[in-house]
Amino acid sequence: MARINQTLGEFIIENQSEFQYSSGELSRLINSIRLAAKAVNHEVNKAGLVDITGSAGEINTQGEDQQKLDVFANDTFIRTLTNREIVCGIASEENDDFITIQGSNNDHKNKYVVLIDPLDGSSNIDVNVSVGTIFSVYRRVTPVGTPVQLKDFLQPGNLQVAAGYIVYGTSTMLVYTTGHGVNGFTLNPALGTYYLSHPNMQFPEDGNIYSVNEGNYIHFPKGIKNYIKYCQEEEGDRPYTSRYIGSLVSDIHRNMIKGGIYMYPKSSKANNGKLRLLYECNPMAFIVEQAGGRAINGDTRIMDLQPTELHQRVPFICGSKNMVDTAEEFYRADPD
Ligand SMILES: O=P(O)(O)OC[C@H]1O[C@](O)(COP(=O)(O)O)[C@@H](O)[C@@H]1O
Ligand SMILES: [Mg+2]
Ligand SMILES: [Mg+2]
Repeated sequence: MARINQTLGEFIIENQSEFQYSSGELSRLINSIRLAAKAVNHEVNKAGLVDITGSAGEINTQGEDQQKLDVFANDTFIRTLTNREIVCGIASEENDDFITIQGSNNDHKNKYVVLIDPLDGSSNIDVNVSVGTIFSVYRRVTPVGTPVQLKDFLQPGNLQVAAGYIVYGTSTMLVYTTGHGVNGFTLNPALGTYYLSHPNMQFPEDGNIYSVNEGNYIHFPKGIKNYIKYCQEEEGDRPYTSRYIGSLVSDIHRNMIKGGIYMYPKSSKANNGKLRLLYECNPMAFIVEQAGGRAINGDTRIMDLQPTELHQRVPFICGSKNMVDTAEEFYRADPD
C-alpha cells in the first residue's frame, strides 16, 4: 500500500510482487535509473556554468546538435545500467545503433532492454527551463544467453514492462509505472532521497490547457487546425489556455496534474511529426494511459503501433481522455 513520504527504495521493494516476472531485476533496474538521475540532476542544476553549457560539438543520428548535457546524461545512464548487470541492451536517442551489453561473464544472461531519451527538451538546457529524461523497458524476445537483437527493441508499446520519466524542474521528480498505476517521487536534494509525493497519479478526464507549437500552425492538417480553433473559441469552458514549454516531459507532466492535451502532429514539413516512437512516445503513452488518459497518433493508439526503425518518428497527441477524444474527431474529419 503506497504511503505518502515512503522512500522510492521502500516503494520498489514493497511493490515488487506486483510485477509478474518479479525476480528483483526490475527493481534493481529502476534503482539504477534512480541513481543515474541523481547524477544528472546534479549537473542540470549547474546548467549555465561554462563546463556544462552549450554544444558538445557533435551531431547525433537525428541531425541534432548534441548538447554537453545530452552527452553527459547519455554516458551516465548507459554506464550505470551496464555496471549493474541487469540489461542485455540499450538504445538511446544519442546513439545511432543499439548497444549490446554482454555482461561481465560475456554470457548475455540479462533479460531486459532499455530505450532512453537521456535528456529531453535539450533546447531548454541553457535557458534555465525544465528538462527531463524518458525511459522505456521491455523483456527481451530473443533467447537469454544470446546477443541482443534489433527485434528486442522494435516491440509495440503495449509490451512495455515499465516506463517513466524524470523531470528536472522547480524540483526533481521521478514518475514511473510497471503497469499498476503511476506514482511520482520527489527528490529531497539535501538528503539525496526520493519520497512518494504523488501516489496513484490520475489524468483528469477533462482540462483547459492545450500544448502545441503554434509556430507550425499553417503546416498542420486541417483537422488539427480546426481543433486548435475549437480550443480558442469563446464557448462553454473555452477558450482553453495555451501552455507550451517545449520540453515534452514537462508539458505532459503539467497536463497530467492540471488536465490538458499535448500535440506534436504531423505537418506538411514533417509527415511523421518530430517525436520518436520508441523512447519518447511509447513510454509517455504508457504513463498517460496508466493514469487514465489517452495517447494516439491522430487516429491510432500509439502503443499498438508496430515499430520498424530505432529512431522512427510518429505524430503524437496525448492527455485528458475527453480532450483527446475530441481532437481525434476533428483529425479524422480532416486528416490532410
Ligand atoms: O521546438 P519544437 O519543434 O516545438 O520541439 C519541441 C519538442 O522537441 C523535443 O525537445 C525533442 O526532444 P529532445 O530534446 O530529446 O530532442 C521535445 O522535448 C519537445 O516537446
Ligand atoms: Mg526528447
Ligand atoms: Mg533528448
